[in-house]
Amino acid sequence: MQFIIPYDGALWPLLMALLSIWLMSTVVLFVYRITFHPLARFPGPKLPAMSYANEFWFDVVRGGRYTHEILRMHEKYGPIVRINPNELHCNDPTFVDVVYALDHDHHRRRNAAMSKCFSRSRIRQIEHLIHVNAQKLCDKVLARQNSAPFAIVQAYSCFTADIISHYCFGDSDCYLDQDDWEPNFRTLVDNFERNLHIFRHIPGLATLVERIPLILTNLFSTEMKTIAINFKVSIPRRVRRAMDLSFVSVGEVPTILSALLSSNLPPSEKTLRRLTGEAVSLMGGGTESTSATLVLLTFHLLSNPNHHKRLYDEISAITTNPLQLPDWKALEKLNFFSAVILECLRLLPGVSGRSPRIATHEDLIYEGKLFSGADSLAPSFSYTVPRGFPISMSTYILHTNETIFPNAKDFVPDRWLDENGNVNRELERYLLSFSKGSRQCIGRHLALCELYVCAAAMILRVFPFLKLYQTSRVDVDYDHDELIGKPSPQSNGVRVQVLDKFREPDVKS
Ligand code: HEM
Repeated sequence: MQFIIPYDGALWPLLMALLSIWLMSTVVLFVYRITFHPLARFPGPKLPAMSYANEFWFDVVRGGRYTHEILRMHEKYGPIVRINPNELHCNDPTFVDVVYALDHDHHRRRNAAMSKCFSRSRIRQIEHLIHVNAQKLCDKVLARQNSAPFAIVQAYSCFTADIISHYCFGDSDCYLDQDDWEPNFRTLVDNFERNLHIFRHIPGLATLVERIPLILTNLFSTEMKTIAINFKVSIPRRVRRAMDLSFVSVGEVPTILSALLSSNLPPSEKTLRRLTGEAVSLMGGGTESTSATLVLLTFHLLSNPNHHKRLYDEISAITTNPLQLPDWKALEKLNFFSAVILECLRLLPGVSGRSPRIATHEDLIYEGKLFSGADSLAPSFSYTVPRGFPISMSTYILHTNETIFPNAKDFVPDRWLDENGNVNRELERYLLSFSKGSRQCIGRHLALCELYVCAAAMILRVFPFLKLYQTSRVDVDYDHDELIGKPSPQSNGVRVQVLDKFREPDVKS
């Protein structure tokens, strides 16, 4: 069959014609987006309203910096702005509950089987796993007395990876049992996070990396290759083993994969591919955010002897033997301890970028003041957010709102305590670390249990031997988004040195 193109054989005119058509349609699309598009009347600069180029520039080229740009848009245009052709962003804390009450039926159904594995009571049943690993972590850090300084994130991510791998597959990665901190799952997560914005802006890329034969991954960067090898070989191999075994448990509790395989999920949700996807997101979600929160806690306690002393005394008061800590339930009753954990969760935006939600069945009415804050005379206005369009809020922006959290960039655990010294639960409404609603973090209870138990063990057993090494605020302060909020790319992380002498935490004036 002959395919006939009506042109005289010269390639240039054809290319020019195609280019003109593409240019014209792009111009028409841009004009539509700022005139008749359902979001056209929302405030915001014209460039992001017309195309995704702005977001691409700040996130992909400048490395996860669109959140800063969104904050600038809010300062200029008010509490609700259009940040790309199809998405709105809100910077009004009073709207949190409305946005995150939006439900996602599909997500809820998919998560039902999984959320059983992460209920508070299930986590209490596997709590011994967390205690054992916390003590192992302390032993391993203490064994490095007078050795070279190291980045403490390595230690914490071995701890979190060992727990989630054990609970997921039934056999731990055993990173805490090896001589050094590397290799560990963090290297993979780090690679993935650094490339996250590219994956988000080029949606087919993730599928391509997943589908392409392993041999061809040599064409990609080493980072992409590591990701591909893990997603295509290592994790599927462990999932297949779990599928071959009939039942694996941690004590009395089934592992996550055993629980999913024996649940009433349809067979389409139990394929090797689906379960590998779940395992990847559990390993990723279960490793990085919790260890980063522990790093932040380590930095702030080692650089604030007053806080360290207060916490040391509070935990010691309910502990007879630091090698056998009180359980999570008892630890979370400690008010100052809880305040420190909440303050760390506030300052380290778990998923720092925006978490969009879509109202599928109803329009949302937003009523706000033109300028946020206490100015009751500021002009008020109302917007109808049309159904079907994402509206998002960003953890970092909300958590640094000066009206809710005065001196927001500072580490002030006492802000979480009321005048009686009890935790102010009302303020927790504005904590978006685990997100909210049907898409909130599934591992929330596991994360909290790990934070309390590991921090208690480190505070009593290890921090009195630890000293920060060439570390300052730059190494912890939020700079840009990867998946979690990250400090400046120039940072070497929070590094510590283990001394050979136990120093009782002391109050410095
Ligand atoms: C301090 C620790 C943690 C923080 C701050 C955190 C925060 C978050 C946030 C904000 C989300 C996104 C929700 C959204 O889509 O809007 C998320 C999702 C998720 N998290 Fe966590 N997380 C933490 C620890 C954990 C742990 C220990 C696990 C253990 C398995 C975990 C597993 C997951 C998974 C699987 C998802 C994806 C849920 C889904 O959309 O299917 N996270 N997390």
